[in-house]
Amino acid sequence: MSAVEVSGVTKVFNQGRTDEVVALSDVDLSVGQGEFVSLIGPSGCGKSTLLRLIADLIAPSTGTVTVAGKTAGAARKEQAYGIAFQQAGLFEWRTVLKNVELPLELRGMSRAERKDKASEMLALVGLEEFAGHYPAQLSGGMQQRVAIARALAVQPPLLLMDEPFGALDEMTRERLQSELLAICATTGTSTVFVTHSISEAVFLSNRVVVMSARPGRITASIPISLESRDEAARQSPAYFESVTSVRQALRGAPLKSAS
Ligand SMILES: Nc1ncnc2c1ncn2[C@@H]1O[C@H](COP(=O)(O)OP(=O)(O)OP(=O)(O)O)[C@@H](O)[C@H]1O
Repeated sequence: MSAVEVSGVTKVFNQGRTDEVVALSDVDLSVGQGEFVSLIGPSGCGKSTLLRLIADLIAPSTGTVTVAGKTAGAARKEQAYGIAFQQAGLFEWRTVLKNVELPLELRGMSRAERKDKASEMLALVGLEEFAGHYPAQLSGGMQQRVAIARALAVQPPLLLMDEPFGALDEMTRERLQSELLAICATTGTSTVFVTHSISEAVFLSNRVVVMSARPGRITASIPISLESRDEAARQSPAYFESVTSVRQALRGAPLKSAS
């Protein structure tokens, strides 16, 4: 069963009004179990809209979305996915530990159990020493790691991420990319990841889905096969070939892999 199945989805905002926007048109997307898929495309092509549809934060105008075989709404109620956005979105008045505990609290988990689980998640992102700190005492990269720990706390089979590293410096970003891959490999989590960065998409993904603007459509789906996902991979010929393929697809050039 697919982790995510988007079929024939169209999303029209402000339908029938003068400011009507067709944000997505006839989108089909299937994400396999444990697969890491990045969405890339020009500003306004509907990447965030597609992610929000999968998360059931908005409803499609036509078409269907299922997450692990359930409707997107049922999946949201069961916390079948974790979400992380560009802004870490932490609660300033809660400690780091209490932030990570929040989704577990909402699940009704006992105090002791959720403390253990949240501590385990903080260890996974290398922040166990900062459990008692408040978000304002952490750097942007550390806050983003807390947000990832929180998204993973309920051990969702699916992670939805919208430019989670967009506001970070290059070095921090690369470190977090590696951490994220390690976490996904350990937990077997499937991921849908929105980014503007071709290199980030190629390094992280099993597949890069390229979208075009007005109306947002999927124009290419490029499988990425790197031998490893370590620092050496960023210098490998396969990596540079994939970067070129994605760049050409973004420019609308014919694709070798699509022929
Ligand atoms: N709530 C809304 N109401 C009206 N229009 C919207 C709404 N949300 C998004 N849109 C429009 O839908 C289109 C797609 O927006 P979306 O944010 O999904 O694009 P994006 O690819 O994520 O862009 P970016 O890369 O700039 O973040 C845009 O034209 C946007 O203005």
